[in-house]
Amino acid sequence: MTESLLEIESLDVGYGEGVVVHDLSLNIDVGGSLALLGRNGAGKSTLMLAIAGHLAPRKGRLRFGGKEITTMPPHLRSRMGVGWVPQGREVFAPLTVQENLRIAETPGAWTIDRVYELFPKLKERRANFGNQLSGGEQQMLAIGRALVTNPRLLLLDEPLEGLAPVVAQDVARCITEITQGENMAVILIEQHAGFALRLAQHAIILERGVAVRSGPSMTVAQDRDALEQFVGIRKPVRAA
Ligand SMILES: Nc1ncnc2c1ncn2[C@@H]1O[C@H](COP(=O)(O)OP(=O)(O)OP(=O)(O)O)[C@@H](O)[C@H]1O
Repeated sequence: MTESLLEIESLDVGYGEGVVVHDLSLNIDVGGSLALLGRNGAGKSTLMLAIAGHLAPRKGRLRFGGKEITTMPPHLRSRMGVGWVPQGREVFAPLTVQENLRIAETPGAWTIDRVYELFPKLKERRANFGNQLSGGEQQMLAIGRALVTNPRLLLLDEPLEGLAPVVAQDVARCITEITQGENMAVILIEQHAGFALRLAQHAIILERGVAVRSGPSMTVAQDRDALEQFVGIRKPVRAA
């Protein structure tokens, strides 16, 4: 039997007086996965910020692990198991790789050593400071830092953005590895829609903050009209 992990009900969220995401509802099961697709400015990061607790909803409710978290601050959500890898990575520049990981570490299956096994480059760079890393290494560190909190839900905001193709492939392979066989749910925002749809079981397409399509990734991947109209993809997309 599946068990709900995150339930979002009729969420409105935005900045100041402006509402960006409108009346959005979604459900993710324990260990489930969801791709958030849509053009630039569609509201994907805004939705993720609301899930992580950095934006307060104007309307609607969020529940996590059966508990109401609608007004819960980010650090408490993190403690409950919401791990967030923000767009732009935000690694701590004055700290070394090892220190970045150590301050986030909480007991669980994901340890610093396990992160080093996943990303051997990070082990090589463990004494380097955050600002002495390449874009790919920063992304690995941002993912590793979220993993060592042992989240029940991992939020990934455009993890492949700005990476050279060969590095992006490497990070994509690691993300796939992380999500397989773990009891960790994932929400992925990604411009590489093919990768997102192959990785996630379900997908939502946002257009101006409204969910215009949602369903199993296979179904969304076959909806070529919607992908062209709302995501800007003309080529066929292969899912699963
Ligand atoms: N801090 C902010 N203050 C005011 N408006 C914002 C802020 N951040 C984003 N917005 C606006 O909210 C809308 C949605 O932005 P959001 O970043 O959620 O889109 P997105 O789908 O994640 O796109 P992208 O791929 O470009 O990040 C945009 O119109 C954007 O200009």
